[in-house]
Amino acid sequence: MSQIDDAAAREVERERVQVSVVGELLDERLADVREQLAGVLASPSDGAGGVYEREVAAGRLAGEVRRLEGVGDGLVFGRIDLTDGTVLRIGRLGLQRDSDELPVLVDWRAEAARPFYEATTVHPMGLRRRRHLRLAGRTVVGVSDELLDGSAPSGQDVVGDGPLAAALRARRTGRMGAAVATLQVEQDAIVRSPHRGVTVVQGGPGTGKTVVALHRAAYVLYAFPKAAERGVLVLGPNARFLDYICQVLPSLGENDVVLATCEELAGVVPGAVDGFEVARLKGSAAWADALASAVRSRQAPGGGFDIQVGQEWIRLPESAVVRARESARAGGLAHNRARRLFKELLVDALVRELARSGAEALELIDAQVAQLTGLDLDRVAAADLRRLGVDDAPATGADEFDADAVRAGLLDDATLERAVEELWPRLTPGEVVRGLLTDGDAAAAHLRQLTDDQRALLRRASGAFGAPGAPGPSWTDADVPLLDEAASLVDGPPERVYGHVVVDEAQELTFMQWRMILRRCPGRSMTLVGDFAQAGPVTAARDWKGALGPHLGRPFDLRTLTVGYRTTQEILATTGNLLARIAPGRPPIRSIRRGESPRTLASAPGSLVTTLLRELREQEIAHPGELVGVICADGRTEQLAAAGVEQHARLVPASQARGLEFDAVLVVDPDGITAARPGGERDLYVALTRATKRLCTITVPPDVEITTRR
Ligand SMILES: Nc1ncnc2c1ncn2[C@@H]1O[C@H](COP(=O)(O)OP(=O)(O)OP(=O)(O)O)[C@@H](O)[C@H]1O
Repeated sequence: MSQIDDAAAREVERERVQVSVVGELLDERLADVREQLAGVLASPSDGAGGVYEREVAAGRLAGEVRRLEGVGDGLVFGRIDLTDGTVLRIGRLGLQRDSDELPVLVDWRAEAARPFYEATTVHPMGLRRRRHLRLAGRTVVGVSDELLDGSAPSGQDVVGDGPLAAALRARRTGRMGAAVATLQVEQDAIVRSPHRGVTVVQGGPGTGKTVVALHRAAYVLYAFPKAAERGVLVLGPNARFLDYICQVLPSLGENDVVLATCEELAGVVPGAVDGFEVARLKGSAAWADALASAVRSRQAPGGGFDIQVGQEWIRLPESAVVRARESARAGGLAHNRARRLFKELLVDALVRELARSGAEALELIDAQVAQLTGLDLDRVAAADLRRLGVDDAPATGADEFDADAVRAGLLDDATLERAVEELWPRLTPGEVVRGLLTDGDAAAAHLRQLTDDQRALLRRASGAFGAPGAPGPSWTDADVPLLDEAASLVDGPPERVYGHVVVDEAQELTFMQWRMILRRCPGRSMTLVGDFAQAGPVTAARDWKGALGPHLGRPFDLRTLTVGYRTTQEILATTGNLLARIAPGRPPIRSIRRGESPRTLASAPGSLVTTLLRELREQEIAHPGELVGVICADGRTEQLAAAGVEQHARLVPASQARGLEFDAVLVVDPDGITAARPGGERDLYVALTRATKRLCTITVPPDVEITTRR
């Protein structure tokens, strides 16, 4: 063993001892919290209040158990040695003994851990040494040091290959792991940013936007208690992507972040997917106005109001109905809630009308009696009262009218309720959206910003939604934000809102999706990450200003990541021309990975499956255990699945490849991917940038002599 290996082994051994102390403390904490939880669950509770308190306490403790259990591997990953001799160990969570001054483990998000991420030889931030620890389970298996203060390495420093290189060498597992040990300076600056408004993170494929977004979510929970109280939401484009990232936050000790797609957020399970043209139209701003206008059109649209009260017919003039409607709307309540107010205002107007017409009728009777008998009934009644010793002015017929009782009676009156239902019906979000999709006149009246052709494209047969009341109307994915908008108009804003919202692949969102997300983030504290060069065909905006401008009304903090950690330099070089076409003027990113040159195979259409399967088998033999992705045009997935491709690789339709990552990728029929959807070159760019090691493209040239280049 060389001297260097000796020194490394000694240091690994030393760290093992220290890390086992940290592990023991974690186990103690875990045992302690589990015991507290068992105690709470076993304790008796008095009354509803007691049960509630017990449940809250048990929920909190169970969350703490999950948090402590979740960190598992890689609990400690760093150590900093300050020039004054202080040593701090950095980990996925913080641990401290009451008796000690310094923490046994510093949470990576704490201010004290900042130099671990930000110190450089130019700005050492008081550090002498930064040490990375590599753990297998809880056992330290490697250390690697960087000296930052210019001092020469001593026998206790193990200066070698950095941890980032090791992290990048690791095989892909199909699930993203935390990069907390190796966050790079430009990434850390965003994760730790004190900015509480909207931060947008852009950057080419593999620059760590998802990594930054997820670590930012964990940082917000730690550093911004107010936002944490309301919770953090991470929004991803589809279930496949959420599955890919679902382990990252639990491994950072955060189990309470909500991961969702737009469909999950709205609580709608779509039964179909719209074509991109229809989806784009349904995502457009025209719908915000149209839905609002459709709902308003159901609010006392016009005319007076006739109602039978007892034996009498009362007519409220149009002006009274309009006054009630405008007052009900002025409260800013959603339609179904404002309906109650409208009804009360209408009843008030009716009561006034009844009082007025009652008084008029009595005056008429008085006048007729006076004419026939010469008697003034009011005077006679007053004289009678004076004789009885009652001095006050006599009650008139109008004063005898008990307005409160009449009002209460009317509010409960079934006839009146039916009449109000005609004027201001209770609505469901589904019927509002369905109306605009199936009724041509309603579409023409409210979707005024669209052309006739566009409206025709959206038109659905009313039968598409099944019989009224039948289960599961066939909503599409693009209907979801419309239903959510309609729900906010008829029932009010969503009950569940969040203190901070993280959106990944944010370039994909339509105008209507932005609205549904912003409804859930009243504080406008958000981290949005994406890349417009990777935008799909439904995206109408071309940049962040275009996407966010109409919604935010305030500036946002725009950050750009420039270093690629996924795709090799060799693969990126082959996408240069494509990038220049889809994002002119965009500088290509610089990757820190090097690897093999990408290969291209050509196949006749009839032998594509055979070529693909042969290539997959060869790769399996040459690189066993690697994660391989086969990406093809959406329309081709069925054919490839039937051929058994999924026994060798993950089969991914190009439309769902955004954000994913594999060791090796086979892109099948790139021209087919380009032709499948508008902006298909962006889909192809996404497909070509998913591999960390090897890329092979299988082209299917039509009617040309097939040559195979290796
Ligand atoms: N600091 C880091 N340390 C270790 N690995 C990193 C780091 N930053 C990024 N990576 C790795 O690089 C790969 C790409 O990261 P990520 O998926 O976050 O990129 P992205 O910008 O979101 O890509 P895309 O635009 O394709 O969605 C992932 O495997 C991720 O773990």
